[in-house]
Amino acid sequence: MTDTPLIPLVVGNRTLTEGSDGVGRSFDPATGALVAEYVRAGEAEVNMAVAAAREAFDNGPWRRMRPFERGRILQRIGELMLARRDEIAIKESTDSGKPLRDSYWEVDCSARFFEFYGGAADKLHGSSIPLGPDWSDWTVKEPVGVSLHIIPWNYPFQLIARGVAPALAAGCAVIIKPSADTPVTAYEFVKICREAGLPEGLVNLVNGRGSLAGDLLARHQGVDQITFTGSVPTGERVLIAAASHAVPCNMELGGKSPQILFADADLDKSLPIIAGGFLTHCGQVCNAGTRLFVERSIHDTVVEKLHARISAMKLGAGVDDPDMGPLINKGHRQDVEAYYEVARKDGELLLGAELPTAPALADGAFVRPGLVVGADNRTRIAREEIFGPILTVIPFDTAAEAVDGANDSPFGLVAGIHTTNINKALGVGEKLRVGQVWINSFGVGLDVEFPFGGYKLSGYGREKGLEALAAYQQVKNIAIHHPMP
Ligand SMILES: NC(=O)c1ccc[n+]([C@@H]2O[C@H](COP(=O)([O-])OP(=O)(O)OC[C@H]3O[C@@H](n4cnc5c(N)ncnc54)[C@H](O)[C@@H]3O)[C@@H](O)[C@H]2O)c1
Repeated sequence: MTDTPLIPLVVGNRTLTEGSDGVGRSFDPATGALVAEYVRAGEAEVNMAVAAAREAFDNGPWRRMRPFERGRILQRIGELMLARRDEIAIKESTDSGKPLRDSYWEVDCSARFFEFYGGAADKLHGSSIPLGPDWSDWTVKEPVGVSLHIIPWNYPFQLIARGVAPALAAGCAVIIKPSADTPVTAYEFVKICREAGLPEGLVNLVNGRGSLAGDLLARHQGVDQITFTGSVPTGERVLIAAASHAVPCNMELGGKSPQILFADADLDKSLPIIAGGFLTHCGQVCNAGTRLFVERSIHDTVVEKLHARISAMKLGAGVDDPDMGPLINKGHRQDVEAYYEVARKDGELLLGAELPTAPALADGAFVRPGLVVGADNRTRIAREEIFGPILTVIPFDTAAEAVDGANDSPFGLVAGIHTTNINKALGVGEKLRVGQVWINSFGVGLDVEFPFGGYKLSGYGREKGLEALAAYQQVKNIAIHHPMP
């Protein structure tokens, strides 16, 4: 007998405790302790999940319900999330390693997605188009069909909600493929959907290996649309799979986001924002602000202040709500450690050289935050997505130089600008090739209303806000010729 929970697959109204690719294991990144086992889907279960989603979409009650009734069920999902926020947050911190306050944010933000898109479900209007005498013409927004959501490990609960809420609001059925590193809270998500009264088959859960279950799903002829959130190399594989049956994709990929700090900024306000921008969830955030462009006159002061702030940070297990938790696993820690070597070659590594030695941290995937100076924006440390807590500080003399440096990147997800001069802020913001510009701020609270997504290698399509609904809708035009008899 074991007390380790087993995360099943959920296909239609069935909960499968066995799959044709065996069982996977998920561990607490802070201690290495086993958190859960999960059933891994193979081809048979992938086919079952797609068939269940197809049946729910093609013949189920969801599309026949009035939109406001669908909206009420979605809002009920949000309410149930809030009612269970303690339980979900603790599970999320144990499975992903993130500090408890960030897991609470995940749950609260997920509930906001369901409130927001629940409210939008009955407002998905088409338009009427003037063709001239004897014609009537209008558009209707129809759901795209079966929508596949491939999820990374950094925000396992919130990133499901971010894509699934608008997909359901638009009338789609969904299949969720969580990361093999963080399968736990996806099951809580599906249980809440069932409890809220979502018709069976609309939300299906397929855990498994990316290279097997993920690939089979992305290639499946029964899938009509894919929302992928993850790394660029995997995203490229998913795009090739999607091309094999010509389905549209929303791609939310990586980043190397710039923060631009001018000498006139209020440092007491800006520096905590800048530090949080690259340290949140141990730097494992797609929009982490890992390149700091600093006006040269304040470079040394800023480095000194950041050094003091970062050195004082307390590391610990996610459930203890430390300043910073661990990386996702020791394999990823090796990758991040390799970047500390890269930092030494490309510039000067002021902080982060040694792994933490405290006995309480010995079994976890902990690293210290890294601070790099003297590296050019063209070096690897300033160019590659590390997905760890390393900040590269680069001085500039003019606003034009800061803009050029910020834009000189393969990525274009978000950017931060810190200044008390609004003309400078808006002028610089206009020139940045990114999907979102933060001025005297960086990152989100519970703001789900605005669009989010990347330029360049950071992807395409938009999540959040009303813009996200477009990915889950098709536009049908109806034209009637009605000449007077
Ligand atoms: N832009 C955003 O909104 C956003 C948000 C969070 C994370 N990210 C990015 O995610 C990355 C980190 O997450 P990760 O390491 O889990 O990413 P990853 O690319 O390794 O995996 C993402 C998902 O793809 C699946 N997968 C792997 N191979 C597959 C295949 N061949 N076919 C289909 N699916 C496959 C994985 O199992 C996982 O569920 C970073 O690059 C980060 O920037 C982006």
